[in-house]
Amino acid sequence: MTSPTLFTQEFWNDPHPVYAALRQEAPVHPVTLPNGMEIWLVTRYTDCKAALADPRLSKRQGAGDNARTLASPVRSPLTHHLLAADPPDHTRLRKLVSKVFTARRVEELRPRIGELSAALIEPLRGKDGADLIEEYAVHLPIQVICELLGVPIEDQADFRHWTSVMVSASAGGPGVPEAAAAFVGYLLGLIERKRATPSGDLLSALIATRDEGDRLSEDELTSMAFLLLLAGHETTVNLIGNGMYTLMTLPDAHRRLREDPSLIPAAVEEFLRLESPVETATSRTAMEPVTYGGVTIPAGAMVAVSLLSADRDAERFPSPGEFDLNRPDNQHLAFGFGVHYCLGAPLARLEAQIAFTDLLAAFPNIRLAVPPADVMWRPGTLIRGTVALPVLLQ
Ligand code: HEM
Repeated sequence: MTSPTLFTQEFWNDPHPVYAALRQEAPVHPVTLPNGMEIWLVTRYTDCKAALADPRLSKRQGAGDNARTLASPVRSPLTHHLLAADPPDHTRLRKLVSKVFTARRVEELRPRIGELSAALIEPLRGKDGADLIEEYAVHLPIQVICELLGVPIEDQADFRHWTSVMVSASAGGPGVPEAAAAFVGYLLGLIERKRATPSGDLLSALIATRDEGDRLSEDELTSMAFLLLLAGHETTVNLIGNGMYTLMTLPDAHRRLREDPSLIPAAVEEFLRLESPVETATSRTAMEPVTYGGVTIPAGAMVAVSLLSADRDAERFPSPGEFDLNRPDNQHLAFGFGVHYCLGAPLARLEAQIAFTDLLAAFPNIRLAVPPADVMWRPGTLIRGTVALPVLLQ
């Protein structure tokens, strides 16, 4: 490990100074993750962008960061997805779902997302305080992705538990094989039920694609459902949470957005850049030696790209720690880059824009109920988000 300050609770609470030191020290660092995995961490914007688009870095071998801990009956149905595939398999899989997530198709969901957001805000109106994560931010993305996929919302307690165990695996958390096995059993049951009674949702459409030809295998079907359900809700919750946290520490920006909601889309891009909900992109494997910034990563090594670090690189973003609504050319890497660029980016942006608009309109005085430094952040290298976000609403 390069620095003793990595991967402690202090680091999770404020990783930015550590990343700044790492960027300064060297472009790439070999580190040991809390789960024991050895990985080369890329920290500077230019190198991160190059690595994300580098065809010499394969996704196939990594097959998801949890894969190595799973037995094969569980591994196979969870790891044949977009983030564990290289072209041409990746291209084929992505084509099957890309139409549903275009900006135009997603825009059609605006009224429904607005209804869901309004229904979540209603019970908060009379309250003095709330945990914004548990009482709002978690629910909007989860309800949207459940409706899109055709997953019963009543089952959310189960799959939220399984996914949260699985995404905190990088912090060395326990229970991954059990959670993965339960998730696979759930998905197989759901697919069986939908096969018997299809409806107009995405999962039914994917099942039909699977059954009509050879464009999708059974493992690819369950893996796709798994990835969409996981990526659809573990990320956007933290864009809403991290964004509200940032805003509540910046009274001037808070006021400007309240007075002029047309600034919200630009604010969402700054929230994405400043506190990227995906801290580190999913791991890749070097298929041959690769050199970034003069440092050579050997063939066979695992590579992690720190999106959070890249987006605070002063070489790319002047005054990188500052929230700037007029930042020109805000090409942050929060949604990744290259062929694996986030499929759900238009949906995440729309959900976040609706969430910030509605929350600021309903609660103009919303503020943190604790000092900012007392807010605890989740451990783990994949997801950056607060454990809870206690706020005063009135
Ligand atoms: C603020 C919210 C979100 C953020 C920050 C985010 C971030 C990312 C990032 C960084 C990647 C690339 C990972 C890599 O290259 O290793 C990615 C890929 C992906 N995201 Fe998102 N995501 C968000 C929301 C969503 C939503 C709502 C969906 C739901 C449909 C989604 C579905 C996906 C999928 C399927 C991929 C894999 C794409 C591929 O490999 O071709 N994401 N996301």
